Amino acid sequence: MDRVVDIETFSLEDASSEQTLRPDAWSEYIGQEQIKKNLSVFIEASKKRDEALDHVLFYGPPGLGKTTLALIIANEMNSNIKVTAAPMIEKSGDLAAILTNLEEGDILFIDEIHRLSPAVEEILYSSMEDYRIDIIIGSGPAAQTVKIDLPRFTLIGATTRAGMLSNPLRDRFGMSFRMNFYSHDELAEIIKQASAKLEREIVHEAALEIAKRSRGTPRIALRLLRRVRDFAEVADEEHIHHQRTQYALDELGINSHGFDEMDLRLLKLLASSNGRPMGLSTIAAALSEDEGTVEDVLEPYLIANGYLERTAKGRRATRATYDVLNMNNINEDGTLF
Ligand SMILES: Nc1ncnc2c1ncn2[C@@H]1O[C@H](COP(=O)(O)OP(=O)(O)OP(=O)(O)O)[C@@H](O)[C@H]1O
Ligand SMILES: [Mg+2]
Repeated sequence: MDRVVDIETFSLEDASSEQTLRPDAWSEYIGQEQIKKNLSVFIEASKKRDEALDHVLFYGPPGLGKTTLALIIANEMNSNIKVTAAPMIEKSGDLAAILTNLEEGDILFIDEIHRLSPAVEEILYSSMEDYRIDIIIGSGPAAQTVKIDLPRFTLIGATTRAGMLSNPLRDRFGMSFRMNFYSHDELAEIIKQASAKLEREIVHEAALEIAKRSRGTPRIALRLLRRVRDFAEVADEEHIHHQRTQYALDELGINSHGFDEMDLRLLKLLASSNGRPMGLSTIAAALSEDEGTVEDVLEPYLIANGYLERTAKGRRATRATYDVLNMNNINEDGTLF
């Protein structure tokens, strides 16, 4: 069985049930209040002017609702949306084909936009800025540049690795929004809404219990909900109760903080350094992960919750790190005794 709280893997089951559970209107999109507020103003304004919305970038850790937001925007704008991901756009010709098939006001959603090749990115610049692309036809002395005008479209980009975006690309987005982790209350709300859709209601305490173990992430919360629901179903319970939920989560071995294996390895590594800060490259090497993933995917949740501290000299464990690892043999300054 895959780890239920694993943040990066995204199973087929997730994909199909995310279709059914995905909110398609603002009213069902819980949390991220600031983003919602700003976006609805910009959407309203561009609808009034009858113009395409400016290009939008969403960045932040996986599973926080970036794709969902893109779909809601399309819905609100009454626009068609074409969904793709950077690894699927191999050559500049692939992107040109997508762009020339767009119609006025359409939305193009490119996921993992940090993974575009430089040649493809080049085409994207002029299309975002001037709604025009230059295509080279033929080769050698006979090669010709053809300029093609594009309809006014909106590009929505999403990335978990904002640090890997080139500056010219980042600058071409009129709006960019950083996604935040969700509070326990927000997650509980998302869980209750989803269980209503799954036609097996959950009591508030049970929803909160799942929320606490979901690493601030709706995707993890929904995944845990499905597992807990299985337990309730087998036990023939119409509603999902607190006790059944606790039992199910314990059976599944879900850490009470929602940490996954990688989080725990990182925390243990930091805790083992006797209070000395550790460099990003050392951490990445010890975990066999690349630095970007450690920095953009693993660390944000730990930092947001005070389990890891970033200093000029590197990353270090905090009092909370030792507490959560049940290590009590530390001094106030983080050194072990
Ligand atoms: N604010 C929210 N309210 C309700 N449900 C949400 C919210 N955000 C996300 N979800 C649910 O969580 C799931 C994951 O969201 P989504 O696929 O949009 O995340 P993502 O940020 O695009 O992830 P990735 O970086 O992996 O592409 C979806 O099924 C969606 O229904
Ligand atoms: Mg997504």
